[in-house]
Amino acid sequence: GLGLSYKKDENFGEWYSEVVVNGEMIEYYDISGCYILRPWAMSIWDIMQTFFDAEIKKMKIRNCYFPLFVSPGVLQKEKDHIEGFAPEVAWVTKSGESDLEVPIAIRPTSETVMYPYFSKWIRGHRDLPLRLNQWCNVVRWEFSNPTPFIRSREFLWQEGHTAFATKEEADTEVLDILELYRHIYEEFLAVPVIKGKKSEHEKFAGGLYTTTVEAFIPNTGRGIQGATSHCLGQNFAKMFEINFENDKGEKAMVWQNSWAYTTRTIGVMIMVHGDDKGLVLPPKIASVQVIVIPVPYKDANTQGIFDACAATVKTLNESGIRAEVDSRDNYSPGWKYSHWEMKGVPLRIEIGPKDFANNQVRAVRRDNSAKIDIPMANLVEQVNDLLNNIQKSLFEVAKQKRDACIQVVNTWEEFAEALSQKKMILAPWCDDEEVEKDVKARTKGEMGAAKSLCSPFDQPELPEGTLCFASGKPARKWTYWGRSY
Ligand SMILES: O=C1CCCN[C@@H]1CCCn1cnc2ccccc2c1=O
Repeated sequence: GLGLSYKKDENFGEWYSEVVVNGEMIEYYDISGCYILRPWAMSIWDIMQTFFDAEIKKMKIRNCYFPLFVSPGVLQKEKDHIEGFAPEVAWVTKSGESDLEVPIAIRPTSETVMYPYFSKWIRGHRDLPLRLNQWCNVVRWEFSNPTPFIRSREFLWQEGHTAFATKEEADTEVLDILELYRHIYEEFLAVPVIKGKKSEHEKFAGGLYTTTVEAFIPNTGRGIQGATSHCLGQNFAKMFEINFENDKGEKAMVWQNSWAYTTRTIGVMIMVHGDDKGLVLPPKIASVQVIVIPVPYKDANTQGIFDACAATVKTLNESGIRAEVDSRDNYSPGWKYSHWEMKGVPLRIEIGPKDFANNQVRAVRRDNSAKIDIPMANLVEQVNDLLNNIQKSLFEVAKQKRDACIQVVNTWEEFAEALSQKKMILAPWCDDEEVEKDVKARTKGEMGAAKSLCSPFDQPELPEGTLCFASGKPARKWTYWGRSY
């Protein structure tokens, strides 16, 4: 029957697997680590894409599309960045019955696909900045536990790849894009994130520095990288000879960035807001924001009720609210309530004989089950207010829950205790890579080791003489630590 078999706070992993299926977002596929994205999930991706695509177009970033396939030569070109990733690269070795002369890689990311052509296209400073983006899929044949949206062998993303004449321009764009990622998480998905910089150990090895928006899943006590915006420096320019003649006539290498967010965003939203009745969708990303359900009673004015539902949907749609009516006569109102709660529709409107007689509707919020009677005359205004309130409330509740999981520590003992309590830990750190590796080694266990998540741009006061929680050396920066996905 309807309803979930697992509770979020008791069996989080099973709850999540069930809620993505019962909410009709995901269908499991017969190849491990691959999932079918059903329309209920794809519509969320579309809404985010519409926002992000419009924003990067304002920045004069152009969409393009490069091939899925990578020739082995260029992939090996960047040894130190590829070395750690090589096991994840999927290869085409045959066509039909015959073996390919040379195996061809499937893109796990597109630096090595794009940059030989960046080298060809960029000659003089007038060819800069070159700013391209592509919406595509990538394949990474991961072996750690696959999780719908969070970790899959194929996922959708956008990847931006830009080249500038100066480092200053690159540095500026890195943060402009990171702000768009914060906007996606906090304003659309109602998920609080922390903007910061990855450590030398955790950054993209092929780049100069990595900035990130870090989310946190209270139920598992794990941090999760929400999206990344890297400054690549001139590393790839050196490797792929992406030079230009600058305005002084000298030969110079370009400064590059690359940045991405992925369908992982949807999984984070589900994990943060979902409950034991199913998905809870923030209105901004809900393809159906209001579901209208007729509640006929015997033959008391059934046609009138159905007409009122149709009129309600029409009025809401005309005001830009995404509303639908569920008028199927083969399901009861009660069944429909559970069904649309499972799918996380933010607001339900019921119209029964009494509502109809009083020329009002009964609205029910998905996030807190509050019931509000709305006169038909105030419909649009009050529904808009409710949707805005639901959006804001989902963020506030999630932020309060996330903040309750943050623990500031100064000593190793406090760190270990907070880790055992599934906290996200803010600690003063000496910023020494060896110390970070040591923290990983000292926290190894079946729950996974702790790692640095980011050093927040918003640094708290670091009093003179503060010592590193792990090494006792002089602390250089406050850093978030925790177990992570
Ligand atoms: O994050 C981004 C943003 C978008 C463009 N790419 C960068 C860096 C990707 C890092 N990465 C991640 N997994 C990989 C897996 C196999 C081969 C190479 C890689 C690899 O380079």
